[in-house]
Amino acid sequence: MYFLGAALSNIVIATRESRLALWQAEHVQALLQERGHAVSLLGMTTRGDQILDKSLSKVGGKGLFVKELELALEEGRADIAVHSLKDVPMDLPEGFVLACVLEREDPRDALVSPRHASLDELPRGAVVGTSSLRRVVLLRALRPDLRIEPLRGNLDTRLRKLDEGQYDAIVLAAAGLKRLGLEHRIRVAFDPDTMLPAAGQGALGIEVRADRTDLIALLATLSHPRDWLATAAERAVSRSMGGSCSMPLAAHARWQADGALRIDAAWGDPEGHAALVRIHAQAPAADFAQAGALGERAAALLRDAGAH
Ligand SMILES: NCc1[nH]cc(CCC(=O)O)c1CC(=O)O
Repeated sequence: MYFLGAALSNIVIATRESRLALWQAEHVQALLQERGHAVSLLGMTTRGDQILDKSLSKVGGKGLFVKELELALEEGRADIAVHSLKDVPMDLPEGFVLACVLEREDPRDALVSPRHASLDELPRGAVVGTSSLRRVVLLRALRPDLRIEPLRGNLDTRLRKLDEGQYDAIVLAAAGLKRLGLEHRIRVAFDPDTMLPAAGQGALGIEVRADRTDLIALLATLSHPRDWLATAAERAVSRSMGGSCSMPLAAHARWQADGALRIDAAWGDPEGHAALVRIHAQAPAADFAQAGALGERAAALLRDAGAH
């Protein structure tokens, strides 16, 4: 076996300790081990994991899941942090970079329900669990009669609350269920045109300190360029809209047969007064500049259509 360059002594991955976070960290560990590197995990609990009783949008949003991991990188206790890209703030703090985006898992939202096979089959007034404002506004547009109730906790907790009968159905990311071997719980994966996914959904991103050029070069070998460009366009929509957990925003980019990148985006009024705004745009996206410009164009179209 040949190794390009010297193998780094031991790469430490900082990770949250939920089953999904550990799966994701172990996935990256395995990819790096295949390339001849020694890799260990440093598990840690983040503020986002501790605050389980409130909606994330009320307590400070996406950054909550990544700050403690960044501190470990800052202090040299760990080398890399593996994140669900969806949870990574659009602009990382000074001194940190996204070193790569891996091949994306299923980006769709999924309906999970013990008794009902699809959204259409839910009875009038059925209770659906989700704490994502994006899912709330999209569900409300599809089925205004449903009672949408907050649902927090890691994947296992959410499924337990469903199985205990607190909800008739819940909506989760298909990617998390598939990674944990829970694909059989999915009743339907929503067509992205019906339930438009969040920017970055299903993708993993690896964060490092900007000065770790050794790691940046090594991690480039794990990246999936097409998924990275597509998610970069999606994240540019959020960045341009000033998106956070408190803004119901969806952005999903797909490569077209002609090689162009098509992006669909939706914005909902958090108060539920304005109608859902939905747009799409398409352009070549051969590099990050073009992908970013496409995302910004999509954001401008959203604003033109009434999003704010
Ligand atoms: N916000 C929590 C979160 N962050 C990433 C995933 C799932 C996996 C992914 O999208 O990569 C989930 C759970 C969910 O939305 O159901």
